[in-house]
Amino acid sequence: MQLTDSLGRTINYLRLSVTDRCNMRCSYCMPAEGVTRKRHEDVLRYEEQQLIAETAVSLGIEKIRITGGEPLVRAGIVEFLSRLANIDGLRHLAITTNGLLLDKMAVDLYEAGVQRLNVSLDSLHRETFAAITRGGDLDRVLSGLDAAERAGFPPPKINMVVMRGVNDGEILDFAELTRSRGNSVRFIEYMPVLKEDAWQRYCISGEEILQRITAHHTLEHVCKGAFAGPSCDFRIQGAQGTLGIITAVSGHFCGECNRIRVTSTGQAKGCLFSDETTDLVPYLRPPDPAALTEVMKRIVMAKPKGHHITSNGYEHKNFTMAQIGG
Ligand SMILES: Nc1nc2c(ncn2[C@@H]2O[C@H](COP(=O)(O)OP(=O)(O)OP(=O)(O)O)[C@@H](O)[C@H]2O)c(=O)[nH]1
Ligand SMILES: C[S@@+](CC[C@H](N)C(=O)[O-])C[C@H]1O[C@@H](n2cnc3c(N)ncnc32)[C@H](O)[C@@H]1O
Ligand code: SF4
Ligand code: SF4
Repeated sequence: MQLTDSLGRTINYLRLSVTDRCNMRCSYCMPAEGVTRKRHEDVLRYEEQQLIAETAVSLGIEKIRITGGEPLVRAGIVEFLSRLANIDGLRHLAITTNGLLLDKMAVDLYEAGVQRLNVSLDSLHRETFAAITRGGDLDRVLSGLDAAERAGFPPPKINMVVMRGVNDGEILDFAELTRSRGNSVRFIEYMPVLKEDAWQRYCISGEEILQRITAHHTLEHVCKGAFAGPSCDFRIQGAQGTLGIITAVSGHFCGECNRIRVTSTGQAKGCLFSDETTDLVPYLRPPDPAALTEVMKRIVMAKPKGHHITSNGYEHKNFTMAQIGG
């Protein structure tokens, strides 16, 4: 079955957030004090999230990305993932993680049936990494990347949020990782989420990032697969990994958007930046699969055309990416 929205876009990808808690405090994602903790009873139980996943797959979703907060901090995550991996019709199960717990968990995740990992990593310098993440340990993330490959995963994709004056001096070092380590690296435009003054000062457009790389390397364009995300991909000749640019702010990938989102408290969103949410809890407590199916179809049909962020004068609600899952 093919799931299509009112604009004819194929919707085949669900981003399911399992927690808004995190063992890091990245400055671009959440305030220093963290996010207000959701009450335990407000966070969906795994059985409820599994019903959402099964319903989505029955409607035509073929890829699920588990996100958070940090998905690997939630107790019982490995067993949950192995149940998801067994859903008939689900072709891709992936996780986006900060990598801190991968050295301990990579083997279990692989055995549970997770196919791919995306790992956030914004600096290769210990001090800069600790400053951006407010205390994160770079060495643990790097050993997590190694552990993932030892466990059998393909080299994880690395996500770098590029911020002017913070880590933009490392763009070429990250590009080099596609040759030296063989990982694919995606450079992400900084998105304004927290209500902070002059957020534009951090923004570097995908175009500028690309120019800085092409000043040193000849890049070849790489074709996207059917379940590709918003990244536009290139390769330095001979490199095993690709280079991707995620123009989350300046770009126009909304026309090809293929996804919906559900937060850890069961709020479904047709668009990352939309203020519209649909509460799925009434269809889960008690579970009503038929009504859940109908409401999820409606969310897809009501999916907005795109976001309205521009670097000038965009007014946004104060939200943290950790609450939505990126
Ligand atoms: N604007 C926008 N940004 C997105 C969207 N999906 C993911 N991102 C951002 O892209 C970056 C990378 O996200 P990931 O969790 O690795 O997901 P992905 O890029 O879809 O991953 P793949 O499935 O491997 O292509 C993060 O900063 C996300 O917040 C989207 O639909 N819209
Ligand atoms: C919210 S995190 C959740 C998963 C996991 N904790 C991690 O960091 O990978 C998902 C993605 O959102 C990205 N992200 C968070 N805040 C962002 C922002 N302000 N601009 C761009 N990307 C952001 C992160 O870099 C990460 O790749
Ligand atoms: S980006 Fe990920 S690791 Fe960093 S604070 Fe947000 S949820 Fe946590
Ligand atoms: S901003 Fe909204 S419409 Fe655009 S790609 Fe992201 S989720 Fe899709």
